[in-house]
Amino acid sequence: MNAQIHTEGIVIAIDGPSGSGKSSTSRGVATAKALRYLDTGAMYRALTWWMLQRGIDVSDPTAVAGAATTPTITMGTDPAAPTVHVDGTDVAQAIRSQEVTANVSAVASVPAVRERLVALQREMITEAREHTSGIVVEGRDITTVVAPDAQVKLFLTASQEARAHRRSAEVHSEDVAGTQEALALRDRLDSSRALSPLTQTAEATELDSTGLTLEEVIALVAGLAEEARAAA
Ligand SMILES: Nc1ncnc2c1ncn2[C@@H]1O[C@H](COP(=O)(O)OP(=O)(O)O)[C@@H](O)[C@H]1O
Ligand SMILES: Nc1ccn([C@H]2C[C@H](O)[C@@H](COP(=O)(O)OP(=O)(O)O)O2)c(=O)n1
Repeated sequence: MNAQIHTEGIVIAIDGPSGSGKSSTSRGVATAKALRYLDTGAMYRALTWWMLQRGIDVSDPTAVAGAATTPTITMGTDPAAPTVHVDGTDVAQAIRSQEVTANVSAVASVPAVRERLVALQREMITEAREHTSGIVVEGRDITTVVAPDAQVKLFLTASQEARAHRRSAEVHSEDVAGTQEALALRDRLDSSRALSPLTQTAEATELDSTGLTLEEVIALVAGLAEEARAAA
């Protein structure tokens, strides 16, 4: 009888501020290395979208906590076509609205929300570890809280100017200064909340993408993934 050889999938954790390139880098690496892809920010956005739809006052932590576990959130982890559904509704477009973007940090600061979504994220990571070649997970607390045992841990950065230019180009806005201000505000909120704030630690490798193309960043991270796989 042949003994079954089981290789555990690798986990690549990427944190960083808004517009640093987490989503595009993660998708690119996952595609290049045949890994799954999880955008945890999309999960916080999905819950925020649902609360806004329901008329829940998202500035009231008690109201947010009371509704945190109600809707079903389902994430598709194919990097070629990631999906996000709330109670069966495809919200991929809706969660990118300005209204959701402006309110997501408040929702993400509520402990009951984080407790629920972190548990869901860990379940998905375990599933990918056990049944696939691995997963790239990106967000704000992945290297520190969600998957501190990941084989590759990165803190992706870029200058405020570069991030504002990238985001403005993405949404076809000419108001780069306004975009930069909005990014800075969200970064401040995400970095100063009490629970699991965006934090750069010594355990995560810093990768400054300011002067690099997306392709260069993807190649660097794919190289780290290759090394981690070889060492596994
Ligand atoms: N190294 C890079 N150079 C230039 N543009 C980039 C780079 N990385 C990402 N981008 C672009 O910047 C925008 C924001 O990137 P995104 O991956 O959404 O960042 P984040 O997930 O960190 O908010 C996207 O339009 C993306 O294509
Ligand atoms: N792991 C995570 C991921 C996102 N969040 C919160 C904080 C972020 O401002 C929002 C939205 O995240 P998202 O990654 O979509 O943000 P950007 O792509 O940078 O605009 O969610 C979080 O608190 N923890």
